Amino acid sequence: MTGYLARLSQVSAARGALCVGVDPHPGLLSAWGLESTASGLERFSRQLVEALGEQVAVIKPQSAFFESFGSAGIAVLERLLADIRAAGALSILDVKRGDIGSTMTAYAQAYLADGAPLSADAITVSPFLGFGSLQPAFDLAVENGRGVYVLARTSNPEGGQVQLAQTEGHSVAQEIVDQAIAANAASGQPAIGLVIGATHQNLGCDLAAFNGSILVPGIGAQGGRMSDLPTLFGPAFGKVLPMVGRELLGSGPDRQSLRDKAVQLIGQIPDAARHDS
Ligand SMILES: O=C(O)c1cc(=O)[nH]c(=O)n1[C@@H]1O[C@H](COP(=O)(O)O)[C@@H](O)[C@H]1O
Repeated sequence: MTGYLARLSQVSAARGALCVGVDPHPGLLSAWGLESTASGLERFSRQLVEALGEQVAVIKPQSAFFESFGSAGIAVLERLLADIRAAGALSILDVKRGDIGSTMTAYAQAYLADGAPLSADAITVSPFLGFGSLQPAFDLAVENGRGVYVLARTSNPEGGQVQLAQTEGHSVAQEIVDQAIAANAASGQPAIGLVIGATHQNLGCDLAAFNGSILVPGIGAQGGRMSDLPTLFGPAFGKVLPMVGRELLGSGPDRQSLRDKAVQLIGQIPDAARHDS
């Protein structure tokens, strides 16, 4: 079984380490000339994969924008995840789940089990019910060669209220980083990644010893810049997977414009060819 980080490194080496964030809100659908309906969402998803599925390494659909259309929207999301896989890209399903016990196990089964309708290569999870409560997702991810990205230092300004709070002499964000390091060491497979925003002057946590993937939102529309990533992440820069949503999808729906923008963004990643594993 090839682990998530190895799969990510392989596709990133071939295509560039860029994750495309897919948040099809009504304004974006309208800008693409589509109705804010499940069939508009379906056409959007198809056009997106046709334009970028074989070009970029990772695509991250945000579940809420599909859930808003109920079962019809979930069906579109299922097809989108399958289409991303067929195009050779990896999917990160952005669900930011976090629960306890058998409920967390059920979430893990829903998104990380082989053959589940909504299974993705990786998901986002929230550790604020306690890092250990996420263990069922970590276990299933390791078992199935998938990944789990834990929110640690998010890009939004409100995040610091919790994530920079001090506990036993260090930040909550640092506590999450340290627990992720320990959990990856315990499983022997770096299936656990972290979400760390690019919008900060300094991160408030030390990532030097972290060996998983670091998903980095906040670039473009939220003010973060590709050129700042090496300084911001220091020795952990090689683990960074930059994520761009609005800044890229705003170039649609024209297929060539989307592809050109993706090439431009990949070119902006400092030393774009690299991606450690
Ligand atoms: O988990 C995420 O993807 C995420 C974490 C975070 O700290 N900040 C953040 O903006 N995101 C997501 O990134 C997407 C927005 O990306 P942009 O359109 O590039 O700003 C949304 O789906 C957010 O939920």
